[in-house]
Amino acid sequence: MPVIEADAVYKIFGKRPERAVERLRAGQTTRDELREEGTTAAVIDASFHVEQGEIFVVMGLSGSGKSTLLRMVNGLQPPTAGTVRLGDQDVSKLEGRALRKVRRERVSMVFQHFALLPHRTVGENAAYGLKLRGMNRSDRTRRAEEALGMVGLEGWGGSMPDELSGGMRQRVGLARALAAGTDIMLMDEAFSALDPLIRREMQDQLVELQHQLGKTILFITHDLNEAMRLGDRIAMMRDGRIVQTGTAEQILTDPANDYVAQFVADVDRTRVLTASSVMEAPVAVLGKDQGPRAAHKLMREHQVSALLVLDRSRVVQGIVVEDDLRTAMDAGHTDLRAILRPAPTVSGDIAVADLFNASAELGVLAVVDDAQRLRGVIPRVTLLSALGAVAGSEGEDVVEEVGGHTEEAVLR
Ligand SMILES: Nc1ncnc2c1ncn2[C@@H]1O[C@H](COP(=O)(O)OP(=O)(O)OP(=O)(O)O)[C@@H](O)[C@H]1O
Repeated sequence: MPVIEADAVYKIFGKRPERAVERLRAGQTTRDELREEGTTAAVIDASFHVEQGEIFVVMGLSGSGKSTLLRMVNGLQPPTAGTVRLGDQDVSKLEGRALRKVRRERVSMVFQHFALLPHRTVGENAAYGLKLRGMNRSDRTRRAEEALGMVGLEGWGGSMPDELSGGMRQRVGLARALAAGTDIMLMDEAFSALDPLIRREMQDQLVELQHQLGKTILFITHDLNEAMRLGDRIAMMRDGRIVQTGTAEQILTDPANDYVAQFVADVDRTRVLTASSVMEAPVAVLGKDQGPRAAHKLMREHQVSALLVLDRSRVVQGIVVEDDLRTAMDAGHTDLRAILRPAPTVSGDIAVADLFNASAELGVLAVVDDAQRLRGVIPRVTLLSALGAVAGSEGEDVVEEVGGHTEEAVLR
């Protein structure tokens, strides 16, 4: 069951909101037309779900409806139509005490402006939510200290907020949310007020904390790079509607419409695309009993200068390069064992930008799983074009892949 689920949610501000929903559903009016009538359709027909342990980013320009969507998730505003669930609880139907209980116990918020109490210590600020819940002083102090430790503020509990830098204050906000111990964290432009370097640091830290603690995070931002860096999945909003939901890679490689395509045009793809997304399938196989001569023939046929060698389970054993093959043939070797070199292998989730050095001069990268089994290959020319360094492959020394001496050899 999703931890957060919004189903066909609408939020209309202004005159006759229910009627506006009906008209929007029937296609009888548009957001712009409603605005002329003095009615704001802040969120229109939005559906999404967030799974346990996921960072789900809602991304859109100012006014696209992100904050309104978030306020419906934490029950601050009821939807005009549609439902919002936290687990098995329909937040859109909760009121009063029941709603406050859900908000206190299941959801914590981190805002852009740190919302720290200036006359309370850092520790008291981090423990604030727990105090409201009636936890005794020693328990909440311990929980707050633990949370401060998690965000790198060990030992700062006795300081006052104004002794801290902006980045540190935002960490206190994060610690407060962590101390609350809720499984859901809602973060509204939480890092937008920070300097770029500190912002980046906080993003990295959030991802790491999320891996450690498995929180479910709904993160709102208008910054596409932030969305791409943080989001396991991203919902792109425009004019109140979610126009696309997907991973950063899906959004980059398969934008749902021109708006999204334009939006992502300037993104540094090499930071978002991973080895998995640019790898290719091997194209040829060398029989397991065949030796250097057959391998050489295969290389010439496919105009490549190296072959990967695999064992029976497709575990990469090494790489064979053309020059070594000649030597092996001259020496009368009958298999590839003697001339095997260590193969450059990478895992599929590495960003393309970080692959350049890994490819070295052997010309092909083997993309492998945790057990070093081959998943695909990235010829150097493919890598270069993914990095935007070359337009085509002509004249490139493309090195391909062969499996080898124990089982079979494979060419891309
Ligand atoms: N309480 C309200 N009453 C009337 N209109 C509202 C209210 N809250 C939001 N709106 C309008 O709803 C639309 C969406 O606003 P929302 O704040 O959700 O967008 P946003 O994407 O979060 O933008 P920003 O990043 O600027 O906060 C805007 O046109 C806004 O003016």
